[in-house]
Amino acid sequence: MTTKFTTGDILAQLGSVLASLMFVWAIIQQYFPYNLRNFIDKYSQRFLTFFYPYIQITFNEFTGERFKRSDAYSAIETYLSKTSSMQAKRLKADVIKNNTQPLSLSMDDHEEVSDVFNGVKVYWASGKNIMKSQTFSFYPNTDEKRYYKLTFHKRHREAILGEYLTHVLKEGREIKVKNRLRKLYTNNGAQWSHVVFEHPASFQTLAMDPVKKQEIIDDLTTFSNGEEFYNRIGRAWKRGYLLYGPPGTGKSTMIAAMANFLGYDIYDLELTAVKDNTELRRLLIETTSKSIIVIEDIDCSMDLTGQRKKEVKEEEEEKDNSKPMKPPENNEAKASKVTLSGLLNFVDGLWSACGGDRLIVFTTNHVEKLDPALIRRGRMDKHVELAYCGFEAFRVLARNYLYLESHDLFEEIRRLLAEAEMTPADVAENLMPKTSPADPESCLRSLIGALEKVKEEANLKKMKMKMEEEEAGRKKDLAGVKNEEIKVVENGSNGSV
Ligand SMILES: Nc1ncnc2c1ncn2[C@@H]1O[C@H](COP(=O)(O)OP(=O)(O)OP(=O)(O)O)[C@@H](O)[C@H]1O
Ligand SMILES: [Mg+2]
Repeated sequence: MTTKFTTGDILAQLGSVLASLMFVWAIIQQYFPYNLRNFIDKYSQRFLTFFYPYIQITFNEFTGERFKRSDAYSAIETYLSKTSSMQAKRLKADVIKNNTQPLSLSMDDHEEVSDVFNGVKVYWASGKNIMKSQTFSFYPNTDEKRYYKLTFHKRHREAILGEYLTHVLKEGREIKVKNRLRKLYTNNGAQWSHVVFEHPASFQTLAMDPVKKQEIIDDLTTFSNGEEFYNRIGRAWKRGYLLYGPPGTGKSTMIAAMANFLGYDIYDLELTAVKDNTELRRLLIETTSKSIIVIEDIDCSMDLTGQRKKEVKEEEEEKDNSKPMKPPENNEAKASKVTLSGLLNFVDGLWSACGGDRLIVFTTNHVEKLDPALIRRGRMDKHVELAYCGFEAFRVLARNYLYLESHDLFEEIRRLLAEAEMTPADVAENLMPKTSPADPESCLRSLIGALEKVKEEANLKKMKMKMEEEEAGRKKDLAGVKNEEIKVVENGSNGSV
């Protein structure tokens, strides 16, 4: 008797065999997934490395602490972004609100790119492990663990593990600092709060003498690249800037330009809101490296001229028992203020103990009012005067505001700027186009008018002062004559008695 199998029967048999195999596989997966995988992994890896001349290094996104992203992973991600945007076919994009670059690109999962370093070719692949959650849920909660895998030939082991990886991490971190959203911190008492720092100022748009400007740019560049130098000479990696000059000469604008140039955050320290020296110290310790700590109008923030003398005086007063005691609240209010010595400690005491590069910038309209101890070199290393607008500074503003490199009226403006004192803020206001499209000539004429007015007012002021001096001199002479007369009369009357 022959049994006839129809196609349906065969398919049914195959189906049941397949179903049984799947069932067995499911059981294996359910009960022995880890051991089995481990076993296969272990022996296949041993087998492979025997013939395979390449070395692989994995950099996981998360290491150790569960929610802490690995610094190396993100540095590699940033380092590879340029190569990825040119080589990878699938990219991931993220928006970064940055002036120079609107998007951050990185290669998508399971992409591979190559990189060449000193003639050695290496391969970077991105991947992810998916760990299924053990708990049952209608919304499967998968845990994705991303990584980068670096592959290179074993004969380059030394160069890649040393020089190349140092280069990748360093460059990645540097690009990250440049691209990151920078922050502007302000203190409310002893607490820093921050907003995104988005000031468009740059050294290019800053109107000042070009030689002075270049000097500052060079100084900042040397400072920011000077980690090794500062270590070698045994100095803390800090630099103090004192910016002084009349209101509207660009001190605050320069700080913004410095932050943009270096890619640093800004800590705008409001000294009057700080209760005492301890609070000041706490605020300082909380600042991060690659930042500029700013104290604006330092002369208005505290009594920096007489603070020391006053303290001495107070001590003397306390010793003098004959004098009545001050009311306690008054003493308390005085004690709860930052003192000059507290600020000096802030600048060079604890300040030096904080790692990383930091700039500290003081601004003032009255440099002569500051205690020399506060601004001596070593504390405030660089003193920068921001002065009234000169011709070179005007040219920067004319270029920025009116796209003008030269004009027939420039010579007249040059002459007037030498005679009249006008701040860059006022010059800029006059150059601001009032019509659309801009009419450069009318802006320049408006500036000339304003400069002539300033010059006239200054002349009038000078004349008035001169007249007042003359009047005062005359009065003095008259008073002298009268005194003489009185003496004569007195002598006369004495004689007559
Ligand atoms: N040197 C400059 N270059 C370009 N713009 C300037 C310059 N100086 C001033 N300005 C313009 O004038 C405005 C005021 O300048 P800024 O706030 O920097 O002056 P400041 O010196 O900090 O004044 P203050 O002493 O009152 O704080 C700025 O918004 C800027 O547009
Ligand atoms: Mg200012």
